[in-house]
Amino acid sequence: MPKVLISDELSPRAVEIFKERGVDVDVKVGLKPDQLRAIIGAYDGLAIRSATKVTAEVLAVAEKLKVVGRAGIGVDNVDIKAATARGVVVMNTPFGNAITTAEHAIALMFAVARQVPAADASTQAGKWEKNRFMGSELSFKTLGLIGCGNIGSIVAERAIGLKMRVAAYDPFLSEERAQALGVDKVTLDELIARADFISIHTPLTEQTRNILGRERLMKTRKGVRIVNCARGGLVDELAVRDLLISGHIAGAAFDVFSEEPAKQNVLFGAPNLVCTPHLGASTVEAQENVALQVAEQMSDYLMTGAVANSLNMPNVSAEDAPRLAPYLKLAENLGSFAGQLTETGIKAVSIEYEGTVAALNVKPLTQAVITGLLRPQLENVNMVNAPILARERGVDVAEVKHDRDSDYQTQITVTVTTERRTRSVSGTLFGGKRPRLVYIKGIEIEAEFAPNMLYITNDDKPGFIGRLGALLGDTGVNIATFHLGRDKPGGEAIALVAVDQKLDGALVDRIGALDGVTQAKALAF
Ligand SMILES: NC(=O)C1=CN([C@@H]2O[C@H](COP(=O)(O)OP(=O)(O)OC[C@H]3O[C@@H](n4cnc5c(N)ncnc54)[C@H](O)[C@@H]3O)[C@@H](O)[C@H]2O)C=CC1
Ligand SMILES: O=C(O)C(=O)COP(=O)(O)O
Repeated sequence: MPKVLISDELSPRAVEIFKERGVDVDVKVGLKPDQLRAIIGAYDGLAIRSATKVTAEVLAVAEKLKVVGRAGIGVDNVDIKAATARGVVVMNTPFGNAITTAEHAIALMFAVARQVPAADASTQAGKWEKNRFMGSELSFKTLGLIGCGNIGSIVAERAIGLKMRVAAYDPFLSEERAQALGVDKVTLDELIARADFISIHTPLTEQTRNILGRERLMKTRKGVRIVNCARGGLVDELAVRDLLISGHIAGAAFDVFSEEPAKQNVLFGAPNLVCTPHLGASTVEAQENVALQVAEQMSDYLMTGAVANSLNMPNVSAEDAPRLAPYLKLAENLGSFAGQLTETGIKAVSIEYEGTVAALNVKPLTQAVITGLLRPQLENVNMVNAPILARERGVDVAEVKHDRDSDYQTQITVTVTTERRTRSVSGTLFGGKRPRLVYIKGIEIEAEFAPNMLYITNDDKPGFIGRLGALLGDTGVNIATFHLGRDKPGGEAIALVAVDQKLDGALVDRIGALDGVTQAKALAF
């Protein structure tokens, strides 16, 4: 039974779902990094929010880990590169807390516009400072949104409902989408020049880090109010403090900080500052949503191989997962066959899908082919990191779906181009389940993949089979199956021999030296 660790505060629904789906679960919240490292080796899955840091050091000792599930959106606390390198699928729940977070941004906007927290503290202290708290209306003010994805667009809709004008800077926002939302698509400079309120909703990336830096903040309109409900590090906290003190910025609200938990921060104590402790996603509704969703997604992956909302793997639906399983084996074996025969640098690989398989989601199959192809050359290749490794090595990967009948009801062909040659190999599934090789270099051959195989190309001349059989017999190698194919009588022939034991290099060399043999290679599957 797979076992999952929940290491951050999650709704108890998550535990129920894991158990209902047959996944064992431990809840250990508040672990220090070394405590997490000490126990992570026992788990197949790790369910987190933003507190647990899934670093390369944690992943390095996570021997069994297959999936990290983020009950929420931001995954900047997960080293996705390191997870990918280790074949760990990282998934999040991209929608479950979006409304809640957008509502928090709107709440913070009102809070800074009317200084609600300071007015509350003063009133409850018995001061009745009616003249001290002069606010600003939101109606007809311009809200500048930096980032207009899931949360940004919900903020936009709500703000338009409040009669605000909305200008959005988001390089990936299409003009059509902007129009549909009723927002002006603007440049960042335009936004800075126009906005009365700025709310930021981008992930923290190398491009967005410090996107509201001191220089830009100084170019904002005097009296601007700023809300950061996305990530610490997007806004220069020290500059905001200085500009709040100088009065250039009229108010700022921060839910997220450059260092969390933010027990101390340069912003604290600045005038007209409103802070919350990363509460954007903290509503009963959102926490139910994300806990339920992450537990379902992780259980599905661990129990069936279905992948949803992954940041480093193509999605595989629960319906597709069982249908893809035998094809994954076939795809990896075909890739492996080609990879084991390849002795020089791979320049390109083309993967063609024909018949029944062409109607499936073939992305994971392509990844399985590349995994098999690269494994003979690379130690740590897996379904998750294979495409990246191929790209890093300059291997051009083409995926082709043919809308035509093939010789077999379903067929995958892998064609590998190396510095020296182009070689193709095709396979099918017998009975919808059992992988079979059907063509090698266009030569028809029907063979199963066996743990130990001998691949031989030779001239099609009488006497060869006898010589090979005698040599194998003399050296005590038992033949399990023997398959032959040739392009034409007297032309190029192929023999694929399954044997009962691992073949040693010296014997393979002797086979290679037999009269008429052009290549002999031991293969393992
Ligand atoms: N305070 C909290 O508790 C919560 C915070 N968040 C944060 O909110 C962020 C936004 O979440 P979603 O809207 O769901 O993400 P999303 O991925 O749907 O939207 C992000 C948007 O930012 C845009 N973007 C990317 N690079 C940009 C750049 N250089 N300049 C301008 N725009 C850029 C993208 O095109 C995308 O439209 C998350 O990444 C997360 O960090 C999310 C949930 C809760
Ligand atoms: O979903 C997100 O990105 C959040 O920032 C929410 O964080 P949390 O789960 O409340 O620690």
